[in-house]
Amino acid sequence: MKKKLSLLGSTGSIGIQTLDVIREHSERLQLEAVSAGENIKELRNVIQEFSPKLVSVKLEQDALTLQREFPKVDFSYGSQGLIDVATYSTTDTLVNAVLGSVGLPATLKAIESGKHIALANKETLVTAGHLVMEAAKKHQVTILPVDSEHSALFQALNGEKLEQVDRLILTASGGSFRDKSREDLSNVSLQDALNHPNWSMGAKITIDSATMMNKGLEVIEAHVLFGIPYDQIDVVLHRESIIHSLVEFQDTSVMAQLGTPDMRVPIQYALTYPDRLPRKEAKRLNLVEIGKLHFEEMNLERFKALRLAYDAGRVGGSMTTVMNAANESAVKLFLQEKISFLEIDEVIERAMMSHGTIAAPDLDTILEIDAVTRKSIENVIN
Ligand SMILES: NC(=O)C1=CN([C@@H]2O[C@H](COP(=O)(O)OP(=O)(O)OC[C@H]3O[C@@H](n4cnc5c(N)ncnc54)[C@H](OP(=O)(O)O)[C@@H]3O)[C@@H](O)[C@H]2O)C=CC1
Ligand SMILES: CC(=O)[C@@H](O)[C@H](O)COP(=O)(O)O
Ligand SMILES: [Mn+2]
Repeated sequence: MKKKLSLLGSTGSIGIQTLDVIREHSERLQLEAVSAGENIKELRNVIQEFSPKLVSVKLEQDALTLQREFPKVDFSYGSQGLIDVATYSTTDTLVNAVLGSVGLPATLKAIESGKHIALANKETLVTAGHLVMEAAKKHQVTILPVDSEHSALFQALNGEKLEQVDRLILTASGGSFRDKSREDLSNVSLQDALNHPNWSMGAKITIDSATMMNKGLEVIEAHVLFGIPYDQIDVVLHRESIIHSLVEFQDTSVMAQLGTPDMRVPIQYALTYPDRLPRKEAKRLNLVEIGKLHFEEMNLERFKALRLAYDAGRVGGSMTTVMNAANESAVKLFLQEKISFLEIDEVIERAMMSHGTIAAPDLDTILEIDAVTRKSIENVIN
């Protein structure tokens, strides 16, 4: 029987690669419901090729326009639209590839309606990891990581006992500015920041990678998913992005997952787990061709955003909500060329310093803190 899927963020980098996987394994996977933001041109192609029964967009006007073009499809919009897609009655799994904490309510509703989750949307786990994991436990659904490092950790932990883990080691490419000193960063351009050395990704995560906040989000994501304390989660700079992450056990054995940098591998694994299906035309890893792999210690003064994320994770509660919201706002302002690259860290640090942490915030509190944090940053800058 085919696995029936909902997909949030079908027009983005992960969304498009998820559609590649569905296309390649259409004997196993079927798309039932999809969402997009504002890229209606790309969405039209998705509707024509995959014939989803329900489609959601960000704006009501776009839903009305598309409804006229596709009268047999149901349309929805806005935040309720994301929930409608995530909880669509005939699906068993939600692929969450939307960008940012806007994906949180839909993830929680999907879990409450018994959907398994293939999760790329790491901001959801950073902003409210405790709510997502508690709900998943209560409703007995699995959260399968799509993020390449967490897919690697999940595979390295397969069949192992978590209490016998000594360390999780996340690898970081170093991003667009890995060979620059902090002083060199004062005048870098948006265009240079968007030039990732190894991965082709959406704009926001590419900037996160350059600031190293992406790895900070991933440290918190790893803590939430696997329950390993922050003192046992390390990051190592690995410029080739061939080793996607590693687990060191108490007997000193280290398990790693390797592969060419191609997100369709972890996406497919999350959608067909525990099977490993063949992939047509995929580039295989050739270690002889690569020759050497490099590893460097991570400098938390140079990559300040990573230190801020460890700080936020250790404080816990609503502090990670604030850090995530401040980062989303700061990156948005940098993408609009309203602040400089180094101001991204400053904005996040200021937001964290002025926040009084709430230990175990509920959903309404998280949504309010997220909104207030964004508003206070965007009001000051705009
Ligand atoms: N790209 C990658 O390789 C990786 C990404 N991730 C994570 O996956 C997630 C998606 O990243 P990526 O694919 O790069 O991002 P993109 O920016 O490429 O895509 C984001 C998607 O979300 C949609 N979207 C954005 N805002 C809204 C909104 N307010 N309402 C509804 N839809 C919205 C966009 O719609 P539209 O374009 O139509 O406006 C688009 O479909 C992020 O959490 C990222 O950290 C994790 C690992 C790797
Ligand atoms: C592909 C993926 O999972 C990204 O999150 C990737 O990790 C970004 O690369 P770096 O953050 O290591 O630069
Ligand atoms: Mn990653």
